Amino acid sequence: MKTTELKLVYFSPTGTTRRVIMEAARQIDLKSVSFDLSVHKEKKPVLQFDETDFVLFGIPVYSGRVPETFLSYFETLKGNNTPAALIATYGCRAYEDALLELKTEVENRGFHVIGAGAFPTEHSIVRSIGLSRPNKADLKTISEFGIALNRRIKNEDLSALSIQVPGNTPYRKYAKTPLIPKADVSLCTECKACVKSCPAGAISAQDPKKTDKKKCISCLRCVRSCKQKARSVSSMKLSMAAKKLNKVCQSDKAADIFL
Ligand SMILES: Cc1cc2nc3c(=O)[nH]c(=O)nc-3n(C[C@H](O)[C@H](O)[C@H](O)COP(=O)(O)O)c2cc1C
Repeated sequence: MKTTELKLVYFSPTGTTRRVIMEAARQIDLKSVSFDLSVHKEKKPVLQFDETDFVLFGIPVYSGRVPETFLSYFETLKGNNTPAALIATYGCRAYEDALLELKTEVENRGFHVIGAGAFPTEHSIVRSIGLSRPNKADLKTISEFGIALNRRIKNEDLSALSIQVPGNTPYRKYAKTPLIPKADVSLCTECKACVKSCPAGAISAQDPKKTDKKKCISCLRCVRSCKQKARSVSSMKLSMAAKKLNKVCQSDKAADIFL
C-alpha cells in the first residue's frame, strides 16, 4: 500500500516536542497535516487514519511515561493498520517506559510502529538542564531520523517491519509535582491567554487567577504564555526541584534511535 500523507499528532505544552517533530517531518517527502493536542478540548476530537497515512506521534516524557493528558486522546483515536513512528523528548534525566507505553497504546489503536526515537532536550521545568537543546547537532540527528523514516516508507515493505523499544511494565505512578503556577493579582489583566493555552483545563475562565491544583499537570505552559509575566511558580519550590534534578540529569545525553 502506497503511503500518501503524513499526519503529525503531538502534545507539546512548551513547544520543544513540536520543534523536534517538525524537524523530522521536514525530511519526509509527503504532504503533511498537524494535530496539535496541547490545548485542552472538553470534547475529544475523533481522529481516524488509514493505511495510506503515515503518522508521527510526538510526546514529552513526564515521570518516565506518556503524559496522562495525551493518553486521554486515545479513546477517540483510531488507525487501520496505519504505519507510525514515535518521538519522545525528555529533559536529560531519563525516558524510562515512555516509548514502550506509547508504542503499546498506538498498537492497541490499530497502528503499526516502524521507528522510534528518544531525544534529550532542555528540561521544561529547570531550563538550565540541557539548555537550548535541541541544538545544531541534535537537529542533525533528528533530521537523519526523518531521512531514515522517509527511506523506509518509500522503499520497504512496511508490514514486514517490527521494532523493539526499551521499557518495563507495570509503569510507575505519575509523580505529583508541587509546582503549581500562581497568578500575581497585581500583574494579571485577565486576558485569559493562560486559560486558552492550558492543556489540562485547570485555569478558571471566570477567574483566571484561580488554578485547579488537582487538574494542573505542572507543564508550565501558562507561565510561558503570560505576556504580563503574571504567572510563576514559587522560587523556593523551583530551586528545590533544580537541586533534585541537577543530581539526576545529564545535559549531554545522546539520542536513542530504534529502526
Ligand atoms: C511534569 C513534568 C514531568 C517531566 N518528567 C520528565 C522525566 O521523567 N524525565 C525527563 O528526562 N524529563 C522530564 N520532563 C522534561 C520534559 O520531558 C522535557 O523538557 C520535554 O522536552 C518538554 O517538551 P515540550 O516542550 O514539548 O512540552 C518533565 C517535564 C514536566 C513538566
